[in-house]
Amino acid sequence: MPAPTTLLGYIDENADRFIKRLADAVAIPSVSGDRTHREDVFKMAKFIEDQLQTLGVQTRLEDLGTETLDGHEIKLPPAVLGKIGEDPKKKTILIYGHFDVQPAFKSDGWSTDPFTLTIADDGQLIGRGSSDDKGPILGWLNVLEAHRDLGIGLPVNLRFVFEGMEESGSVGLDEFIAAEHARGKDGWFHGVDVVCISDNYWLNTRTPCITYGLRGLAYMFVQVSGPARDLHSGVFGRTVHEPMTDLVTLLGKLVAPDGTILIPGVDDMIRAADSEERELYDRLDYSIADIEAAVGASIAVSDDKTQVLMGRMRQPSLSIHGIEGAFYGSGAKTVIPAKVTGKFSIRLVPPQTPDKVVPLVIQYLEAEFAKLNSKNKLRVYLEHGGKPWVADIKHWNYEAAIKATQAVYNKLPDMTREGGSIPVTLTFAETLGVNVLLLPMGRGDDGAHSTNEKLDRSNFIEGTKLLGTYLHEVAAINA
Ligand SMILES: NCC(=O)N[C@@H](Cc1c[nH]cn1)C(=O)O
Ligand SMILES: [Zn+2]
Ligand SMILES: [Zn+2]
Repeated sequence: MPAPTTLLGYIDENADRFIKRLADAVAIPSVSGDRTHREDVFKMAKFIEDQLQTLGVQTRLEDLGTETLDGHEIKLPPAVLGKIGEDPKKKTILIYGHFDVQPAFKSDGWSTDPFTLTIADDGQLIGRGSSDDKGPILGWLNVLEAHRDLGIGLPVNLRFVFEGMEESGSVGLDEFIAAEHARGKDGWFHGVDVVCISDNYWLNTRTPCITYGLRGLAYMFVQVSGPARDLHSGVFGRTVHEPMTDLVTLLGKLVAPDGTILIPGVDDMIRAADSEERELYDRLDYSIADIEAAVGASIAVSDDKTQVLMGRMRQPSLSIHGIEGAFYGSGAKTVIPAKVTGKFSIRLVPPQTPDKVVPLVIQYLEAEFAKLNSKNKLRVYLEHGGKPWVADIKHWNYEAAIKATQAVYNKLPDMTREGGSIPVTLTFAETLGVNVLLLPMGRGDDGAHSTNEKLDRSNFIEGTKLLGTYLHEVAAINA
């Protein structure tokens, strides 16, 4: 049963207002990884809760406790829970999204203020969180509003979990889900049939996709410390072991320029793809030109599209993100930093888990450090992690999403595994024991986590139709 045409018409007619609401959301700099923005993450939680209440959703702000960030104990942002519909004859869908965002500064290279939604002539809605993940969350609000204003009953019962710590390891959420689940029929998740998450992107700029896998993550810190304080390099250069020298040597041993992970045992955990599996990646609507357009340069590690896709979807990757404590400003400071922390992460695929991979990394870095004969101190540890997830696509949840995509975009979706990580996905699948799918709104070139993040107007509006249509397709399936 396709969504009522009035619903789709309403979404078109109210597009400008929906975009205004997105602008209001983007204006709240809810950066979870920055202590100075913690109040903004709370403000964003309240923004979402207020909107849900206006739309007739019963809500609850769930206190998730505290965390220690930069040596300070601070409150975690609450999870925003929502509930609408209790009809036992209808299916119940749990919707997940996150309202925190990655950091963004104009000085990173943004063309516009990251927290002012800028509407470009070509329809791009530019601003931090537009695509990841405020646009999709607001898509759900748009769907609720359209049903309410048109007097169309929701075809399913809905439960919402919107969190404010996804970009910083989802601290506190797994424990909350487990505790709620343990409360049985009194718990928030009682009766949930399936989960739908809209927090990823199409592979390209043309073909919608449905995602059935995510990579896991081991986000690691490698810290080298020596002198009691920063030193003058003219006075102490070549007289002491320098932490930065040790650290860059170690970082240089993690990954080869072609992406091969140099830590023994990590790449080897993954069996090679057979021809049948390669075929899955071969079939996807993707080309090297898509990567080049998305990254803005011709730097793909291979000319073979299938190999590049497998590198993103079914192989682990190791990326070096930065060095805390290093001199990075303008000018030429002749300092020997006293303590430096290298930050890198490994994206994991089945059968890898942080528990299996982290000991290999620690053992390797300690052995490599020993070879340096340095008198500095080394500390290697996991900052946060999450397991990979792959779902069964032979489920009515996927059937509904495929039908909805065909109805809205008149195209069969690409079935993808995503290179990114949303650790709570596996928690939902394992703890609640239900099918989970990812139904993305944005395009592959949205620049999530990057400068000039955007969501195309058409993706916001057609994406809203897709979410609404999906609910009706779920309801129509006899399962
Ligand atoms: N849209 C999902 C996403 O961007 N997830 C993050 C999760 C994360 C984990 N640690 C820091 N961020 C990702 O990087 O994949
Ligand atoms: Zn996200
Ligand atoms: Zn993200």
